[in-house]
Amino acid sequence: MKEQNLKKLNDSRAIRWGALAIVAFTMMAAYYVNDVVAPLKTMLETDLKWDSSEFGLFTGAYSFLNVFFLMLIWGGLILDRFGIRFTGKLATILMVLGTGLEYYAMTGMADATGTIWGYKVSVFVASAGYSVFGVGAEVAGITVTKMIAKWFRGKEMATAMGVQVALARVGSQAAYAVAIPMARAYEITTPVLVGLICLIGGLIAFFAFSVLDKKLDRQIEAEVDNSPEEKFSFKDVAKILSNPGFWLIALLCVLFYSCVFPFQKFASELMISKYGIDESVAGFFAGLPALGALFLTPVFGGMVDKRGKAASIMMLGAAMLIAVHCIYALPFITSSWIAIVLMIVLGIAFSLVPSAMWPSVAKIFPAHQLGTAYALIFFIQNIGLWGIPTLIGIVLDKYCVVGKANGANLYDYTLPMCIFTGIAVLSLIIAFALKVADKKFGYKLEEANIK
Ligand SMILES: C[C@H](NC(=O)[C@@H](N)CCCCN)C(=O)O
Repeated sequence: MKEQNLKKLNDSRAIRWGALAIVAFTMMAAYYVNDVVAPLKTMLETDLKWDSSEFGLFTGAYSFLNVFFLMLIWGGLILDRFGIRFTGKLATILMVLGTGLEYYAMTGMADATGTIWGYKVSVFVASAGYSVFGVGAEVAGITVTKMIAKWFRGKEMATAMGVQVALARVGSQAAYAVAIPMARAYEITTPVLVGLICLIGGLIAFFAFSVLDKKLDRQIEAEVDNSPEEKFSFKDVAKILSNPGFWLIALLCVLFYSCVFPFQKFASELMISKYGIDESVAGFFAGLPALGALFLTPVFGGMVDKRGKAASIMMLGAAMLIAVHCIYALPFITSSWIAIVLMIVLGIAFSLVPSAMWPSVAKIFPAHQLGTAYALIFFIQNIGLWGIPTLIGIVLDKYCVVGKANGANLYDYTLPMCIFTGIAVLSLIIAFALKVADKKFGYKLEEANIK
């Protein structure tokens, strides 16, 4: 009784938002490292002799361990068993080690001649490092969601989640904007080294947050992580998997994000080769969706809160995605202005769908199944984040080489863009099915959150 009357750390607005700022910095560094190699695709081909299939292998490696070794599922279990502080530190250490290995492979092994399972040593080891980083980044993502639930419960929880994702997008946009100019000015691997330094800063930040979190735990005495509400349990897994809403959201998530994140990884090269955009700003334009999402996700989130229509908004976002990828696929449209406008439209779609999708998960599942549901959805999403870049890399090498310039292949992106268009069409069909299911099963996705 007396404990509940005491003011806790998270009762102070400044302290809880300060705690969020600390972990948001770690996630910003994670999103930077996640995206920073992508704009360097053409330079990797000329300087390190990585072909498109190897670039696809590296890009997909982010999700390899998460998908084939079920790392997100184990991460969810560790999070529930050992709590936010342990899991967050472990995840951040994995990110640092993985990025360190990636950096070492791209610098120290760049000239190695051998192969491992048919891949250049440098590609294989860099991919292994990126895969370890991917485990850390995804587990850190679910850990931070749980951190927000703990620190902001009964307070500005949805806003805090939106702000954290928005700040993470700053990391992505920075990566796309600085990678090529920095690599040109220094070394091709300098942008990765900067990411490694930021991640070490993120690790220190997470240790600092842990001090606050421990203090909060002492104040609330009962360890929040032990509350049944947030537990990852196999019984819940069965219940979640038997809910049609889960499959529709998970499918929409994997299809939609497969058309955005993997597309962005190849977008810098598309901007340069098809639309003649200058190399120094191509990355900036490829990162525009992240920049747009930074501002628009909280705006659309507010709209969904006040007016509802989440299922319709997801359909709209998927339809916009079809238009964008379809126009990118048209070989006769080569205007740089159209390419940039399409990136802006993609940014709007990239803000619409997540701001409607993630709160919808909270409507479909009761609070005690939410952590499990998010981990499972991230797991299924990672299948796309692994498979699509791998596929696009192989397709580029096999079917799309149209010439050579300055030691790098020139690619015709028509076929890859048709593949992205096809996936976007599937995402619209699933979004429509979700709207039908919403009516049938009464998920209330079209209703406002704030009445
Ligand atoms: C919140 C959501 N995060 C994810 O979907 C992560 N599983 C993957 C992040 C990959 C970042 N390039 C998001 O960022 O919208």
